[in-house]
Amino acid sequence: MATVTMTEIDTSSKFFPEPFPEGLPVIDLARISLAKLLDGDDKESSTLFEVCKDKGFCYLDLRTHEKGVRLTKQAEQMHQAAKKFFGAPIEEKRKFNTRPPETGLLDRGYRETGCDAEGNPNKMEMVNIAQSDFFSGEEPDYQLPPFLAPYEDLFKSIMRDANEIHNVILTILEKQLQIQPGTFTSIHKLTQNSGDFVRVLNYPAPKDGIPLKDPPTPPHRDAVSVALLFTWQGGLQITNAPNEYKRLDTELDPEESWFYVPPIPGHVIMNLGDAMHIMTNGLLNSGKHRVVTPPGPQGRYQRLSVLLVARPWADAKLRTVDSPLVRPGQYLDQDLTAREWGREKVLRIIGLADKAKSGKN
Ligand SMILES: O=C(O)CCC(=O)C(=O)O
Ligand SMILES: [Fe+2]
Repeated sequence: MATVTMTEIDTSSKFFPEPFPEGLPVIDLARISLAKLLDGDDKESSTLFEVCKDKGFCYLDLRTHEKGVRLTKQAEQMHQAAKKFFGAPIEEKRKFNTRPPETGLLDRGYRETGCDAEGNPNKMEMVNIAQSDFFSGEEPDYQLPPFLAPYEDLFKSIMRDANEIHNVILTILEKQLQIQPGTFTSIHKLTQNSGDFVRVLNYPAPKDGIPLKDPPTPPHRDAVSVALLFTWQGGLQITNAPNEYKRLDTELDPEESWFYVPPIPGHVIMNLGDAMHIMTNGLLNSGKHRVVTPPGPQGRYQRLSVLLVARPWADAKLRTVDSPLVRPGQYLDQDLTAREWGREKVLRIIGLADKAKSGKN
């Protein structure tokens, strides 16, 4: 295995404009080595399992394996690309439509969550590139809109490489849970229609320099199996408030229960999502998180992040796995496929559920 040095990871101000300020509440998350996981290191694998049962969040150290460094370099390229493509005129960005939640689960299209008086996004905007547009064979003629088309090869290669790492994690979770090999990996293939995506998020720096009162990404849990998050600015927070999944995601946790997860160069932030929580009947944790304006001087700069997620194949039933460590019983009241469950969750998140019920959708 080639030894990789830190010099290959760009720690310059191009990516990290200001250091993370001292003295803020920071969570001490485990740092797990991708190289060791790929080497089959038992201790590292069981630490990963512990983390997944506890906070559902950790750092994955990508520096010492070529697959990790390659993913980091691609994330850096995405960051640079994002600086350009978010600069496209708002009308052009808005033409990149999201899919109806029945099919898309926020895996494709542009969304913004707030604009200033001139109509420019001032809270958060995101671009979602759907994996199924390129790998599932379902939409062979699909074309990205002009402001994104130049980056198609990058989108495809980062999704391909991320899927490999998602499956490294899923394979370890299968072993740790003592379940049939393939239980998870057979429903997380690159070529399956699953709603996987790469999401690029842009949080413009507040013009008046004052941090936003409401978190630009409100508290939520991800409707995914595994998420990998690259970010170069602080702002992501997780809560240590009781993390009982069946409470509404949006239920308010006290301010003092939120802790920053600062970016660490050469590391990606890994978290599990709801699908893993459901399939293990609550054993694995889907960590609740939110994003606030980057703290201190970091808040003067636009914050970008690159999120790479794996979701179960849309037709897979979200049933409890047959593990000696998992209590029997079904988590969901109904026997839902990943598509049906995801649709319900997305409708709830974007607040359309009531409108849909009254026929106004
Ligand atoms: O922007 C970030 O750092 C996190 C975004 C996030 O949590 C999400 O899109 O689910
Ligand atoms: Fe999230």
